[in-house]
Amino acid sequence: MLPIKVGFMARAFLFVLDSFGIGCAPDAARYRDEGADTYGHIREACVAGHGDQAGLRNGPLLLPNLDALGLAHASALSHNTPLPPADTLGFFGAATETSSGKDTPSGHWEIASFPVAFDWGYFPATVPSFPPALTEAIIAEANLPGILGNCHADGTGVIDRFGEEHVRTGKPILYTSVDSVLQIAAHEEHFGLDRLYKLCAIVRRLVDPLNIGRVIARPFVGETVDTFVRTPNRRDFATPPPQATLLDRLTERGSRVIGIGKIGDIFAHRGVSETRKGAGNMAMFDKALGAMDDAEDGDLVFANFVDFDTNFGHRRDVPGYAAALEAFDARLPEALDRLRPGDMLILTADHGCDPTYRGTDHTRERVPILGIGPDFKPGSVGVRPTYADIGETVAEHLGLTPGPAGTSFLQQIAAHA
Ligand SMILES: O=P(O)(O)O[C@H]1O[C@H](CO)[C@@H](O)[C@H]1O
Ligand SMILES: [Mn+2]
Ligand SMILES: [Mn+2]
Repeated sequence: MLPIKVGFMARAFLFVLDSFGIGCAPDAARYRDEGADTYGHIREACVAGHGDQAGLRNGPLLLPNLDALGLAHASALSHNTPLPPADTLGFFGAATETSSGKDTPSGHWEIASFPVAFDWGYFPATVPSFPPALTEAIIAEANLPGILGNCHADGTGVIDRFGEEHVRTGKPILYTSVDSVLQIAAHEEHFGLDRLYKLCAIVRRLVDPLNIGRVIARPFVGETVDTFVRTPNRRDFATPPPQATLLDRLTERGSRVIGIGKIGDIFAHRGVSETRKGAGNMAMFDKALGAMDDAEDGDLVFANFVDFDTNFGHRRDVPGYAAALEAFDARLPEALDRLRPGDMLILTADHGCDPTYRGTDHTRERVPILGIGPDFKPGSVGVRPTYADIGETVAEHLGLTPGPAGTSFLQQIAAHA
């Protein structure tokens, strides 16, 4: 469709700090995540000295720019404790997830105004985890000598365990988690990256009837258990959202949605006009800044910063998570400097992954809403009952009519109100 000229001056920038929850999901117990609080526990751990790591960082968590926007305020809202006395530069809130599932697609789709009401398919924590008919179909259709893993696992541990056997036998490593995922680890050179992507596409089709959210390619390199390391060539093969999201609504009217990092993958490339990727949060930040420069009236830049989750949350690495937050915080002024009249920047998250919590899985949590723009006034937008309120606020700001889920808080932050 040809771009149409929209009759207003507005742009929106949505940055998702993947897994940066702020605790207190009212349904945390249903997910066996009582007490999980990614931000709160990292902050406490750093005060207690557990965030220290030689050569990386030391001392209390220092996030001056996120705090100026209202991070500590958002956390207090989530916990229903008194707000810090300092004024904030931005508008802030805490959003509650209503979707079924605490995985990345559920969180992002809900942010984009489509909460997931159906139940995803999951694989049981048994060995084997995958139904034999599925395993047999994968082996036959992809012409494999067999598979390794076939269990719940954490992604680096499973490569340590099966990586050498994989290289020796050519059998890919298939594993899952509490999320609706089937992940495939394979060596980029010995197995081949393209071959891994093709295998994932076959498996994607085979797990569609089981309602599995994502098949994820997890390529790695290295020759021995001591040197195996995953590469940035991860690729997610998601099922498409069954209904229109904010992204579809924008692209259908001719606006551009620029997806940074894995946003395109998460929405099965629907409603995403263009994808820009970088290896790691900082490279992704550069891409997000470039997209802010390129965006025009009516456009959305939707960025995902995955390192928080993949490299630190799942790895239960407090110093690493804290250092990644501090590095992100240090770059925020570059994004703030780019804001022009008519712009809205919102930072949020898609779920928690508390690095102090048991296990290695995501944690059900509320997420922060931290927003700013020259036309918006600072202050609380409260505890929101669904992440979809974020998408609907962006929708109203960009001139769309309301969608079926979520309530815009635009009038609460409009400077003239
Ligand atoms: O342990 P790794 O491979 O990072 O896997 C994690 O990544 C998946 C997608 O976020 C989650 O479901 C979890 O299993
Ligand atoms: Mn995520
Ligand atoms: Mn994850």
